[in-house]
Amino acid sequence: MPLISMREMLDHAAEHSYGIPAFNVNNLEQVQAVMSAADEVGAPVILQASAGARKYAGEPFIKHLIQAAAEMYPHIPLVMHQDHGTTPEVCQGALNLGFGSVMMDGSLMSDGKTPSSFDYNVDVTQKVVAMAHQIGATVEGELGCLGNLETGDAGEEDGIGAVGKLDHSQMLTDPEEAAVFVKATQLDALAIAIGTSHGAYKFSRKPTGDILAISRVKEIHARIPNTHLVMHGSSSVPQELLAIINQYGGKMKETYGVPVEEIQEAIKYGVRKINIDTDIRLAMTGAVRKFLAENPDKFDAREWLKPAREAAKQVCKARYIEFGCEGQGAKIKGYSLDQMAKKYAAGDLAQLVK
Ligand SMILES: O=C(CO)COP(=O)(O)O
Ligand SMILES: O=C[C@H](O)COP(=O)(O)O
Ligand SMILES: [Zn+2]
Ligand SMILES: [Zn+2]
Repeated sequence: MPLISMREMLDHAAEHSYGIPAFNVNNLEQVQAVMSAADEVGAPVILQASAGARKYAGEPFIKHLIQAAAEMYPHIPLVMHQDHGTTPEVCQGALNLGFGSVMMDGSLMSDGKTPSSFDYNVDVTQKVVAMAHQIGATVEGELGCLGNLETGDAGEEDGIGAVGKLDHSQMLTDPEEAAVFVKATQLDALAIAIGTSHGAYKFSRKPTGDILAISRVKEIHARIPNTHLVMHGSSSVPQELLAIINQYGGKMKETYGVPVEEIQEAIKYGVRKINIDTDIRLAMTGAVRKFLAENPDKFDAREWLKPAREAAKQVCKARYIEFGCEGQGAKIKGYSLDQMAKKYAAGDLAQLVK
């Protein structure tokens, strides 16, 4: 199957009440890990490339690694998504490269750091929707800034995110604003702020409703029932992965991620795309540390990349199963982007706002 539209994939997930993990990839081993996990459980796949990934690997490498995945696993529906585009120009560049889905992160200005106004966000998102839907590609937008509700710290890890302190109203997506935003932009998927943040240091304790507002998901979904909700910063930061890293010389501080059971709850209320990067980083780092500590004489990179790839695969497989993706891949038709463009033009994919 050629690369497909994310809208089609998320529509399928909504129809059958499951969620799809979107994994960030930067290199060959991460792409292989996600694909082999999906193959084992029959899951559909979203591979996403951040600005950092495109800088690290180079755009042609990212593009061809994902296209190679489609060639090697022709039976798996696969979406190539651009994560956190900072301007319409960046999104246009990704569409030109063949990405079937782009995120226009208009919750921040083009520096990727300064919180933007609502009107700015509507304007840039509308521009991207116009250019993407014309060619059948999907658009994810974002309303609200990711940040830590415990401290008010904006999420600045991983090179993208606001800097400094934010107030709670900036860090929690407002359901009324979400309705106005969706009506005005007609985007396909909306990333919401509910207390999650990028990276390993999300919460100082296992999160409860005051610092991880899953109840917001329900309120937002009630207003925009067919807009697919996206959770960023949704790594679970498993304690056992932190323990492996620290056992073999690492120095990770105490930290907690987004519990899988909270994500499962959110999936019941319209979350369809769950972004995961950090858990793969933790799994690979622990496996490499362990292998090299136990095999100090080894120097062939393939030997330590293999356990790293295997550890990443186990994380991906677990999330596919936990989010309900098992066996769903084969049921997705896989429309061409041209077919999707016709559906947008005919108004078949318009958003419902209550
Ligand atoms: O949201 C993400 C990428 O857009 C990744 O989140 P994590 O850092 O929690 O894995
Ligand atoms: O958007 C956040 C992802 O975790 C990507 O991070 P990155 O920019 O370091 O690749
Ligand atoms: Zn953002
Ligand atoms: Zn993100």
